[in-house]
Amino acid sequence: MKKNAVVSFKGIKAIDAEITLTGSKSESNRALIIAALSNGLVQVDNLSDAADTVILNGILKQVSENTDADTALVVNVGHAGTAMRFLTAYLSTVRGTFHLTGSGRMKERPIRLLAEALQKLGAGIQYAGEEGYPPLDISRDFNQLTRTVNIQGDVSSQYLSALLMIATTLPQGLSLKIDGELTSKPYLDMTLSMLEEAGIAHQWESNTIHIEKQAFKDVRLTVEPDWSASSYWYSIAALADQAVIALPNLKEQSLQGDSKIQGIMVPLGVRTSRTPNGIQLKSGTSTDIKEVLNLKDCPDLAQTIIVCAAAKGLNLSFTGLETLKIKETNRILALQQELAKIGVQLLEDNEVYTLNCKQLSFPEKVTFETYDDHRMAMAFAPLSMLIKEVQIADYQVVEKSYPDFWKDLEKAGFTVEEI
Ligand SMILES: O=C(O)C1=C[C@@H](OP(=O)(O)O)[C@@H](O)[C@H](O)C1
Ligand SMILES: C=C(OP(=O)(O)O)C(=O)O
Repeated sequence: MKKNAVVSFKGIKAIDAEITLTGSKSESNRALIIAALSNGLVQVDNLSDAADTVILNGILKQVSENTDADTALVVNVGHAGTAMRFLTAYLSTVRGTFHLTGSGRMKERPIRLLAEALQKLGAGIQYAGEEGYPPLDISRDFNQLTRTVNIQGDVSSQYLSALLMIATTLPQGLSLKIDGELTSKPYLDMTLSMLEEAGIAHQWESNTIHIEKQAFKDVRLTVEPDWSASSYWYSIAALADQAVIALPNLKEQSLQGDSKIQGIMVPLGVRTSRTPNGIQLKSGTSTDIKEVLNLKDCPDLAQTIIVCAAAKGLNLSFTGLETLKIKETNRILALQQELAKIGVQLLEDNEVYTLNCKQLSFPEKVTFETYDDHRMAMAFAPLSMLIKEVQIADYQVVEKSYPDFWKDLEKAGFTVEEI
């Protein structure tokens, strides 16, 4: 049952809190696939509590315990994009027959580029529903037909990560040629770094990444806290009159591209400093931003930054938002609809998106819809510092990446009441 929550912040807008964030879901989901491919040689510490990680972990256990290779094992990833993409590649190479499915929205999120690349390599993948989209039927025969495949780089980096993780288990290895622009590149770098930590070397020459057949190392991978989750605390600090927020264990230099939030939030008034055991955010004064912010490398920060800037009345412009339309929801449309409730427009002109905050006004009471998208809930919740009564629809959506989000808000002085 979907339930709403009323979120409010009473008293002066001063925050002094220490928040321990869960592990990165991106690092966790790579670590799980790498551990499964290594047959137990690679082990993982500090796995995320994110539902997307719990789901993937459960499916991998189910697959490893499956002894009936002829009956299709039905696996359902729900809303987890990384699980869908990584499993499409992983299940193609393991023994067994699978029906890989997901939520209603997952069936609208394209998978053709990955499925075609795997088919060219020799995987037995077929569409079980609409062409180009999940669900997929994956059969057990994988006879490698070629070592080299091309893939378009501007739709989702997850396709490339999925292929690169299985590369070393393929008899001929893999040469992955990236066509056109590459979106979300830090996620690809994260995949290659984690593979390297697990003993798998690569060569990146011009637009091609080569991985040979190699053995995994006996190693423990430690997942860092989630930088995407930290972004909501940056937004809270930016909207507070005074804030000191400690985030233990976060490293300034991270595998996660979303650590870019540190620099992006400086003009919005948030300073980051290193502490003996992590980082600390402090609110200060905002400065002018004249340049257009390109978020191609960190699409998961887009909602946080756009909503925070809108609430501060900053008419900022953004590029690199194209992939937002194929995520948990069409995030552009969702932002436009919800920002309209505070009088702000997000206008598009030739792939440049600009906030128009001329009519910004905070009503006494507003309900923000979340469209099955955890990041809509978490990006809009900080507005409860500026609006007397904020309702977040279907507030449990946060479970996808940050299940303790509401508990953590309460720790910082917010009240969260299910209605
Ligand atoms: O590889 C990953 O862990 C992710 C890559 C990004 O997706 P795209 O590559 O589709 O932009 C990001 O939005 C997603 O939340 C996680
Ligand atoms: C886009 C996201 O996740 P995924 O693509 O893995 O579903 C996200 O967490 O914002």
